[in-house]
Amino acid sequence: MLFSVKEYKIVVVGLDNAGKTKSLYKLYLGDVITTHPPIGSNVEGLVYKNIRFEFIPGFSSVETSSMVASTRGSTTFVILVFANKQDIKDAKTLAEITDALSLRCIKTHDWHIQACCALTGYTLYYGLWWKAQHVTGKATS
Ligand SMILES: Nc1nc2c(ncn2[C@@H]2O[C@H](COP(=O)(O)OP(=O)(O)OP(=O)(O)O)[C@@H](O)[C@H]2O)c(=O)[nH]1
Ligand SMILES: [Mg+2]
Repeated sequence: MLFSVKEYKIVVVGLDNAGKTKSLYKLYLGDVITTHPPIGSNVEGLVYKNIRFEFIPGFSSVETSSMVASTRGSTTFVILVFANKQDIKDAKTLAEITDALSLRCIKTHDWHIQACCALTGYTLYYGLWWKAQHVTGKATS
């Protein structure tokens, strides 16, 4: 039986050393691998809950700006914040990061903040689950 697969782009932005590459490889390959040098266009995407996510790493402000610009024609745009490295003592809490990014001020787009640890990985999928629900606008179970 064939299922139609919807496609969405994800622009990945984050501070240096935040764990962007580790997270993407973990999601893409399902396992932790060495992360240097940074990944590029070789990561094509993954299918999760019948939705294909195409990852667009945004490793510099210039690249990120152009990539964000390329998503502006999209009909759906949601914001998912991964609060990574929660395994580390003294990592900023969800509340602290929510405040620091002024997430509660975002009224125009759905947003979600997900605590995660890219080394173990499974919490990354909670974030994707949220994204899958919100880009399709309905529960995907
Ligand atoms: N303890 C811990 N370490 C992590 C976690 N995620 C990533 N790291 C480590 O943090 C370091 C940076 O991870 P990267 O994935 O390379 O970070 P990045 O955001 O891609 O970094 P740049 O590409 O240099 O901006 C690596 O040594 C990872 O192993 C995490 O959840 N917990
Ligand atoms: Mg990287």
